[in-house]
Amino acid sequence: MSDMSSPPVTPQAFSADILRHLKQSLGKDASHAALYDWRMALSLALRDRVVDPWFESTRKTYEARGKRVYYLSMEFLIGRLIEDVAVNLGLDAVAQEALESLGQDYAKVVADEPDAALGNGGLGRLAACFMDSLSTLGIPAYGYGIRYEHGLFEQHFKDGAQMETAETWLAQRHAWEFERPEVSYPIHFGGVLREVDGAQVWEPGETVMASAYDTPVVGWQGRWANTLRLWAAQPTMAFDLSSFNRGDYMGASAPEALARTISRVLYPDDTTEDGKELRLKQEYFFTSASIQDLLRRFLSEGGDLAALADHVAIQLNDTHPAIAGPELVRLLIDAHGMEVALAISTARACLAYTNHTLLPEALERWPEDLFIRVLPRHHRIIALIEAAHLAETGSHVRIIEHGEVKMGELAFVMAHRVNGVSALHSDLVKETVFADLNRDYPGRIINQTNGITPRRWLYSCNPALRDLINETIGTAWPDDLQQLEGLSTHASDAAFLERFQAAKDTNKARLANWLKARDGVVLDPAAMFDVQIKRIHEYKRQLMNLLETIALWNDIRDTPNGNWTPRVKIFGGKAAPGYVVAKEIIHLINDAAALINADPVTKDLLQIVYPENYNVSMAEILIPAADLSEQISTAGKEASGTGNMKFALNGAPTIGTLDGANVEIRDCVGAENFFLFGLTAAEVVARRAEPSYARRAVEASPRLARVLKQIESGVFSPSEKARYAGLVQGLVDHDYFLVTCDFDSYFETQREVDTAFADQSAWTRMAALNTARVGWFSSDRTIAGYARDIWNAPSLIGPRRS
Ligand SMILES: CCc1ccc([C@H](C)CC(=O)N[C@@H]2O[C@H](CO)[C@@H](O)[C@H](O)[C@H]2O)cc1
Repeated sequence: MSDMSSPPVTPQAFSADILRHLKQSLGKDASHAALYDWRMALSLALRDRVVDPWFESTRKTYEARGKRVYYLSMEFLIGRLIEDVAVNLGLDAVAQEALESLGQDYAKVVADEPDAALGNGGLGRLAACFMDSLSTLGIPAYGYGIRYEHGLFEQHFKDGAQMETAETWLAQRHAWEFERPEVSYPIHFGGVLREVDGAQVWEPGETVMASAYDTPVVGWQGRWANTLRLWAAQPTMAFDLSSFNRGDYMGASAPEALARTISRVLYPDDTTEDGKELRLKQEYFFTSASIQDLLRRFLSEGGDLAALADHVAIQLNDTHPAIAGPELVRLLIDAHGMEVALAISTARACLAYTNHTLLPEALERWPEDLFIRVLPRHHRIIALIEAAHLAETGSHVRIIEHGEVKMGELAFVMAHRVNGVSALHSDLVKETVFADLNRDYPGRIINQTNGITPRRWLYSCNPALRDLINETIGTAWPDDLQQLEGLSTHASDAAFLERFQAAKDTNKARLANWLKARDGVVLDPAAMFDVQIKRIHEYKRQLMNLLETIALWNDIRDTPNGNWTPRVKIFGGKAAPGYVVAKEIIHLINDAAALINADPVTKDLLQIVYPENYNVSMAEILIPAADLSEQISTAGKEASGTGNMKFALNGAPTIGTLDGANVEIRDCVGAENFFLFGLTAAEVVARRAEPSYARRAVEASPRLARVLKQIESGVFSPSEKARYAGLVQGLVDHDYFLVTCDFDSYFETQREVDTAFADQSAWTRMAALNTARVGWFSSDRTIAGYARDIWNAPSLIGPRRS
């Protein structure tokens, strides 16, 4: 299977390509090559084969003079690319054979590639999955973001507590990008506004250059390739020689250091906007460069700006690029002389906004004075936009209010479509955060339930299951995932189930070997691998998972000879560095693990494992090995979740609440193949209104009360008895995320899981039906929805090839 009908590549030919790059690009011969050299040579040999489809796609897009999609995101959580590109080019087997024929260990070479961790979590990974689907569907698109020098921090545990160190993915050359020094734009900040014959002229105080780095994104079967364009900040003046000559060496390199600060590091918060000036500058930096770039491209094709929306669809990945509205209006007015009202309506016709969270602390609101200081012209334009909005609708919703610029309201008013990311979330967006604007602009809010790319999250990360699926239903499913439904008919076939379980066991053994080699941790592959991997946050309720684990530990100790199902509780996830409670939860999990894993009575029945530095590559090893998927957020809080989809696709049934996309997953797989527990979103709101609901829940649950007493009294922190007293007190007094109220239901449902898991064939059938019935959660379906309902962007490649 290779791209664009070129002759199939043989392992011999591909080995020659690798050796050519080893020599010509790395200046090494095989006998002296290091792991880095082999990894680079393999990457470059693969990259060579992306360039033709890339050029072809660009040429076809120009010819079509159609619509381009621009996906603006502060985050692209890409992970590694070697396997992804090899699989999409249909060269994964060839590359493996070629490297092995050169005496190299393919898995070792692939694992040498650093993750491109240019994101925090769900939002960033969704953007990466969307880029894969846009190319697979042949929809002309650009992803625009920031080329951070340092991605998401590296997590280390010191005595069980999270420590952060700077991530250094660019310490070595990044094989997949092409530098574009000729593509660079001035980005202005600060300064003053001058009235010049009635027009406002912005005299900026500071300017940096944004220069482009392009990474081709090839789709399935190499039929199309789009561009991910990431911006890096460069100084307008590289080096101040006069300062240097005066011996002021620091002064000499200050301009460079200052400018580069803007694209230096990813902000590690994924729910709390921290209102830092640098964050606002980062948001404006990449958004302005992207808007300038797409306008230049449009005008270079002779476009008429009044018809911009016929050729340009801009998707805002949350509010982080919401300044795109005022920036486009600014350029249409100030640079192209368009009339204000027309500029606003033209911009709105191009723009759409996706909301990814209801958490009030995550909705960006910039202090007005800071905003005026950094973006004085945009502040004025937002006032114009607000005036037009109030005049048109008679609404009372302001964008600038109480000394704050509300980016959610700005994004909403400047978008022709607003979407949530799951059916429940989109309803809650209409009923809560944007209830008033939903009344002002009926029909503007729609839903597009998230999805995941099956290339990375099944075909590539789970070869054992992939091969079984190929043999059972053929090989067309990777870009037509609902074909997996065909597996359902085999879900009662013992031979099929045996092979399905064998694939799971292969992945569990692979994980056990990986953890043994990396952390010296020994897992019992016969135990149930119960996995919760995601950012640490109180609403995701890792704490409730741990409380259930301790309660189980107590029960096993009380009745050691009981009929217990051996379990391994696997946690993975980072806490934002400033998120104190989340870091306490990490510390408690590790402290509990230390005591429980050493308990001679229970150690063969219960184990807690928390590998450091969870990232995309670790997810690709953990998810195929999971037996149980933990999706236990407080109902109404997880906008969608996408990990939930990945686990179900890889044959791990879910224990979860009716939250986010869990609701739709349960509808697809069937209630009998989903372990549901807990309060619904409406019940959560009702319970929270009751007085001391948490205290009463604890009083009603002796099992929970016992666990909280143990934690509070220092059982898991003998060296610092009161270490978790505050955490427990907070739970009993506040418990905003109703851990106490859902605990008993969660505990009982976990016992149902134990019983179900003990019946191997019934469990495997349930697992197989999960895989068979979640084809709808492909990001190809999601992107097809955006293209149909928001962008009106046709595919430029014909129907898929079987
Ligand atoms: C300003 C700081 C900040 C940074 C990132 C965010 C993101 C919106 C948080 C995020 O990743 N949200 C997740 O988005 C996923 C993709 O839609 C959803 O599946 C998750 O439910 C949602 O939590 C909020 C606030």
